Amino acid sequence: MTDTETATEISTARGRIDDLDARIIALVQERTGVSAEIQQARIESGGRRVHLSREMEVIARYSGELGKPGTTLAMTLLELCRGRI
Ligand SMILES: O=C(O)C(=O)C[C@]1(C(=O)O)C=C[C@@H](O)C=C1
Repeated sequence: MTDTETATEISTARGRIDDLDARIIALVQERTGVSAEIQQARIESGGRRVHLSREMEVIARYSGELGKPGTTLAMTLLELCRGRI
C-alpha cells in the first residue's frame, strides 16, 4: 500500500469514527433525557433521585459486556444522567 493509500484509508476510517462518536453522543443525550424522566417521576412521588440497586444492574451489564473499563463507562454514564453523588 502506498503512503497515499494509507493516508486515504486512515482518513476514511476516521470519518467513520467521527460518525460513530456523533451517534454515541446523541444516544448519551437521549439516555440522559429518559433518565431525567424516571428521576423526576420518582422524586414527585416522594422517592429519591438515586436508585442504587438499579445502578448496580446497569454497572453489571456494562462490566459484563466490556470488562473493567465497562464499569468505569457505566459509572460515567450514571454521573452524566443523575449528577454526582
Ligand atoms: O432506572 C432508574 O430508576 C433511574 O433513575 C435511571 C438511572 C440511570 O440513569 O440508569 C439513574 C439514576 C438512578 O440512580 C438509577 C438509574
